[in-house]
Amino acid sequence: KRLLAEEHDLKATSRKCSPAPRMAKKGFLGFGRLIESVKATNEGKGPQYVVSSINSEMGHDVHTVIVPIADYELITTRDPVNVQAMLATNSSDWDVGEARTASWQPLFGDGVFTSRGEEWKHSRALVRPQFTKDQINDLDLIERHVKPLFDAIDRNSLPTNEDGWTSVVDLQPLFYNMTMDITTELIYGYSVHSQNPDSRSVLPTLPGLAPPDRANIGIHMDAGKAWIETRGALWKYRWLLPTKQFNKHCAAVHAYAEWFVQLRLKRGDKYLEGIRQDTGQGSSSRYILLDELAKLTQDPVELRSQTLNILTAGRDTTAALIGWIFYFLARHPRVFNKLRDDCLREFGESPENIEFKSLRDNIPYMTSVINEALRMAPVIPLNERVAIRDTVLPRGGGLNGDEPMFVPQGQQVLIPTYAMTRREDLWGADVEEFKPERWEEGGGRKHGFEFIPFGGGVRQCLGQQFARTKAAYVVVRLLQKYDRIENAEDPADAPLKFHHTIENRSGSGVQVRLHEVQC
Ligand code: HEM
Repeated sequence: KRLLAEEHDLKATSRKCSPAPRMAKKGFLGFGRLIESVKATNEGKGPQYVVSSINSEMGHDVHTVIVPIADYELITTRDPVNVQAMLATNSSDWDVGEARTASWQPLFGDGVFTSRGEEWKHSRALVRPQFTKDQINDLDLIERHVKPLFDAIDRNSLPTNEDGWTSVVDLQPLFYNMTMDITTELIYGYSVHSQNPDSRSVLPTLPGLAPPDRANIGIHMDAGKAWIETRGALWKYRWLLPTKQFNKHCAAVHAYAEWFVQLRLKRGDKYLEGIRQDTGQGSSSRYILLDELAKLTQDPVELRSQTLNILTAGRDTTAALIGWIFYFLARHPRVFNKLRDDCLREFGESPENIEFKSLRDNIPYMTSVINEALRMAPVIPLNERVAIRDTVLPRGGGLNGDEPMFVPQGQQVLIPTYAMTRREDLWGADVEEFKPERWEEGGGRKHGFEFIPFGGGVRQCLGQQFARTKAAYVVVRLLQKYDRIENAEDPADAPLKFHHTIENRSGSGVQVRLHEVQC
């Protein structure tokens, strides 16, 4: 160990690098920080823990630190210059870590989200063209699942009072069901209809394959993801976790996707026509991701893995985002009213006038609200990279943290995106306030690597536009139906709580009362 440290010192000196500040080791055998961080995550304060521990132990001006844990070290950086180097300008020296890919692969297979190196390049090249097609932003598809959302709100709250108010309803699980329904339809052509199981169409039989378990796929995905999260956090000590239950969830998730893949391979170019006949929905020219990918590869394992990768990347992230938007709107009636006025001015009161282009371009305040929700509560609050060869980060070394620092091959670097969006020196004294106006011209908005809710550089999110369109569409539709919203969390001023299983949703749900427009 000492010889290795000396070798690194020599390499650092030859590259004119200085060491970054090192945090103190904590607790029994150095496990203190791991335990503190798991505890903070369980209490809904995981992202805040990173900020408070760096600020209190190292100072507000220190943005890159070495964190010793037991017998290994992590680097954590909330410096956008370093983040840009890892994700974009020097990305060839970096890749996602094996901890991430190996944790995810048993559940979702090798796909664009879970692979590294050449395998990732292959996946990205396969999947990327799909996201440049306009048809992916299919508003009719979203609308089909917004109507059951309205029904679910009615079902989950007591009947609307005479004065037009619903009783308290938690919108968050309803958004998760809706995005599950949208995403499974977009990817496979058949929605799981978790919001309205009675609408499930009868599926054809496939010899030797049990029908897909539409009722439980969400449960298996959630349970598998929770396990992955723990496994990733424990990485070096992952063998401590039992695997029996996890294997069961993996098998169920695979079986679900496998069924549709086999159906597509059997039906060939008649797949879309088959969906139309089975469900009475869509046309033989609509966009279904599995169908498009099957034109490029017929490998069933690849089709299963790539579609599952998109399902996990797309479903929960977007639900969490829509949840956060309503979480903040419920606490900021002024923002709610302004946004509602803008939406009604552009689209009136029915879905007919909503078009993709106007949704994207004509309501700048919607973009500001979405950005501000993502700043206050990044859906992916923590990212990471590993150095695949000896390399240098442009900043973090020296007394002021403005000198380059040496990073040896194999070193993992954490990128706490939440911590970057909470830097007062970058965002101003009102950094803790939800203030969409900061995204307007002259409002101090940021477009650099200090705000990367969808990642940045070579592995930037492929579904960003789809997620923004879906979120904006659902917001418009809810604002058309409801003209007031009230925060119903008890106590009303409870601090932000984050529930983190890969994506970050509100730990206290989105408890609101809604007031329906009275005719
Ligand atoms: C609010 C919603 C979303 C957020 C916040 C989000 C965030 C992210 C982030 C941070 C990354 C980069 C990960 C990294 O750097 O390692 C990413 C990658 C990715 N996202 Fe999203 N995402 C969202 C929605 C979606 C949707 C709807 C889809 C697809 C339907 C999608 C597909 C992908 C894919 C395929 C990648 C992997 C890109 C690669 O590794 O090459 N995302 N997303």
